[in-house]
Amino acid sequence: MTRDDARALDRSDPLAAFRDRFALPEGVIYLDGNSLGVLPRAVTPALADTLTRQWGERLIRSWNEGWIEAPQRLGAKIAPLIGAAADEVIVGDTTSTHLFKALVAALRHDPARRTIVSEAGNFPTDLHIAEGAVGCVPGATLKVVARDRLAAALGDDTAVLLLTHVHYKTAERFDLADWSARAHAAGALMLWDLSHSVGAVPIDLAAAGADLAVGCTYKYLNGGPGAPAFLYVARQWQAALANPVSGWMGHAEPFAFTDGYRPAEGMRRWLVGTPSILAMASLEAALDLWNDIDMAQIAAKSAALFAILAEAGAAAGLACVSPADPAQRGSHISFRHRHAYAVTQALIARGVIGDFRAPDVLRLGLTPLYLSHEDVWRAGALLQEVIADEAWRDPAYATRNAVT
Ligand SMILES: Cc1ncc(COP(=O)(O)O)c(C=O)c1O
Ligand SMILES: Nc1c(O)cccc1C(=O)C[C@H](N)C(=O)O
Repeated sequence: MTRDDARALDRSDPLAAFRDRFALPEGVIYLDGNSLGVLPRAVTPALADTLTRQWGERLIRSWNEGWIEAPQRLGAKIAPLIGAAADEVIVGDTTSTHLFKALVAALRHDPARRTIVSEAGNFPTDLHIAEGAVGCVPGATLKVVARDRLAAALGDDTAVLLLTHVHYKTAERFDLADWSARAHAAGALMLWDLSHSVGAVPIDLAAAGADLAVGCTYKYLNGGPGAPAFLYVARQWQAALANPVSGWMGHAEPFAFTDGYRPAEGMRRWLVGTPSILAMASLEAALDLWNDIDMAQIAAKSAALFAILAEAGAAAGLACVSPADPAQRGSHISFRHRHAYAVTQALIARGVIGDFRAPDVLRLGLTPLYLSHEDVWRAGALLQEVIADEAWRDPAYATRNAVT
């Protein structure tokens, strides 16, 4: 692949026009949109309106002018991206909090089934929250096993199988329908963490028959740092499962101010407290961008961007740990290097922002909405340079930041 080849791909790119809808900083090739997505231009005026008019002028009246319905309204905007119905998704809290609610609900659902099964090396919060959830349910246990032992770990004690669709480090992707069917065959519920796949790969929860899902919105959905997360509960489970964090916003009549808790119908029962309206406003403007997007185009461009970096990595002699088959991966590419932290820092110093995942992974996010093929080609050329010149040996790249 030459720079001219990359430019030719850009000329025929059906998603090229979306780049202008993002405020990309000058002089940076941003390959970290799988951790924190770029600011969509539409967010700034939307947030300004929420601040100055809705909060500043309308004040408390704004709760009746769109704020109170924000969790359901935003849920309906995420629904098409995950193959859900509008009334199966709610937005608010964090992915970690939604995971806790869903896991405890699943553990309490059937007293004969008190085990959570999950994957060793899953994103840490999933396992930490699962630990916390079993601690809240007498007799509950957590079984964490390697990927190749997951099928065998399912049994008649399994309450729920918790998997992250796309692995945060390697980008390996589970087959949604296949693993949902395996969980069901064992009599368990299937809970997916879609944090690294929503907005990155096509998702159809309904076709997969998934029961529960959570996901974060500050990565490929560009909702902003700490943007509220989403929770999906398939319609058939909405009345049967109970939210263990029974806050007033999930009450059937929050403004009746009664002492006893009575859950709302549908997804509203999964709310806890007052949603962060400023964060909701940013996310809503970011979500509106997805109205006109064809996920098949996202998948095709992601595969093309991956191929460019895979070629550059191979030329640099790096071991790629992400699957070669696009259907079996998400939208990032990871390479193993003994000094991956220093390599990441050397790239950042050259304007290519990716990240390091301990102990030895250089991770580069491929976000088809705002990256050009030429950007990625250029990043690949710089990666080859940093490896060939051993630029990463500069002692300046050894100092570890708190966030890597
Ligand atoms: C798979 C996965 N789950 C959850 C999270 C984050 O959860 P939270 O937004 O609660 O920090 C991340 C990334 O931060 C993630 O990669
Ligand atoms: N949520 C993050 C944060 O608050 C600080 C730094 C990074 C993050 C991330 O999102 C990490 C990300 N989930 C990952 O896959 O590594």
